[in-house]
Amino acid sequence: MEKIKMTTPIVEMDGDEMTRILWKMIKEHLLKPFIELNTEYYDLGLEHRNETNDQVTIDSANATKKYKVAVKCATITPNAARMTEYDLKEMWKSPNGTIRAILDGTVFRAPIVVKGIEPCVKNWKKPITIARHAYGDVYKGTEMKIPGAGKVELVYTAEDGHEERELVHNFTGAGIVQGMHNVNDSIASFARSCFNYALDTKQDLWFATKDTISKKYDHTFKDIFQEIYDNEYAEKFEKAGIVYFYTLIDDAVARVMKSEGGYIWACKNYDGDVMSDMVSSAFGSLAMMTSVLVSPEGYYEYEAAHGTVQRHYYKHLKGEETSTNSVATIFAWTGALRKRGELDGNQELMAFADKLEKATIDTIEEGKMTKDLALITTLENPTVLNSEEFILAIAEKLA
Ligand SMILES: NC(=O)C1=CN([C@@H]2O[C@H](COP(=O)(O)OP(=O)(O)OC[C@H]3O[C@@H](n4cnc5c(N)ncnc54)[C@H](OP(=O)(O)O)[C@@H]3O)[C@@H](O)[C@H]2O)C=CC1
Ligand SMILES: O=C(O)CCC(=O)C(=O)O
Ligand SMILES: [Mn+2]
Repeated sequence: MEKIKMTTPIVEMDGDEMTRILWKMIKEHLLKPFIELNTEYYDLGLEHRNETNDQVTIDSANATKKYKVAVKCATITPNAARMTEYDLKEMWKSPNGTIRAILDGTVFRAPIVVKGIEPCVKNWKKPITIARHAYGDVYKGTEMKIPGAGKVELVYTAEDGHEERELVHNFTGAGIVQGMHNVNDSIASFARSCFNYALDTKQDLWFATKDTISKKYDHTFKDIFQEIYDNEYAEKFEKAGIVYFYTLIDDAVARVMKSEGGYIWACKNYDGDVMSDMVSSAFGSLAMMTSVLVSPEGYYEYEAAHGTVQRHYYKHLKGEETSTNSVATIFAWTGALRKRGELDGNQELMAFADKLEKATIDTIEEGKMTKDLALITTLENPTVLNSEEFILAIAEKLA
């Protein structure tokens, strides 16, 4: 069989721990036998980030601007424990935060639905897509530990030197403080990508913040969404028979649990981070969710929504067998290959992406799956496969 050729590279961002192991297996068994894989490789593994003073992360994001399509493996965001574990020069920032800040845009996360894996929220009949703002807030925050009594203020210095001040807190003892920001242009592009995605997929759009408490910060999100909706989308939504609906975040959470799904839930950055894990695990597993960053300039970065599965990796290091689910990482590759095919007019590559997704879903629906799914499947007598066996079972269907 002749291998599929690629004219333009995909930016390949390798990562850490168990997902790095899966990454290699996916390339070896599911991609390279069928495609002359053309990637520009960036090693975002923590050791290499440390060696390059994190320059490799910035380089990979800039390469995504050049080639437009990237696929990213999950990466460790270091905390104090990782500083010792990896003997790091610095507690490097989240690569995701860095890349998303450079590319801007919205992260769309949707559950991968298969027969035999039912949502544990019994009224959820259709997928819920999370649209997560990818820029700013706590992910681009500045923090301080306040050692003792003193005053903390927010100071804005305009270009003409004029100053505005707001008291944050008069500390009487030690404490903590955080400053975060967003920019209207990014919020507006977040809003437009959500409205466009709702029209493309003919689904209602929900958006929620805490504007009653955060009267300037969150209220600005609400106002920008509303203004853009009224001026640019209201008529189109009416014609398409879909609805834009704003409510408070706590009300949204309650309604989501009672809903039957089938809509897009636009979330601020942090809400989207945590709610996408809730939605994916309630639909079956953290590893059954796709994730793509879509930037206003037309850059696409595909990834899994979950992390590096550290616990499984430590077992793997001890020589124990793991049963780590590679579906989201496989779908990150298929998403990137399909988009590459679409941009390059490469039908074969697009068809391969479809075929690999189908092979993955068929494998599970035939009862062959990793442990996370086997524990919850409604299929009788599932075969529990280890990390590699599952990938090999998919490969058999591609041959
Ligand atoms: N996009 C990214 O790059 C992200 C990176 N991270 C990083 O990942 C590291 C680990 O984070 P952690 O909080 O453990 O989150 P993970 O998402 O990596 O894992 C949490 C738990 O979820 C289950 N799980 C997740 N993915 C899978 C899978 N593919 N197959 C089977 N089970 C799965 C496992 O449960 P069980 O152990 O019960 O089997 C696992 O222990 C951290 O260093 C963090 O910084 C975190 C989130 C996103
Ligand atoms: O970058 C990180 O540390 C976390 C990212 C994350 O949790 C996510 O993308 O959902
Ligand atoms: Mn997350």
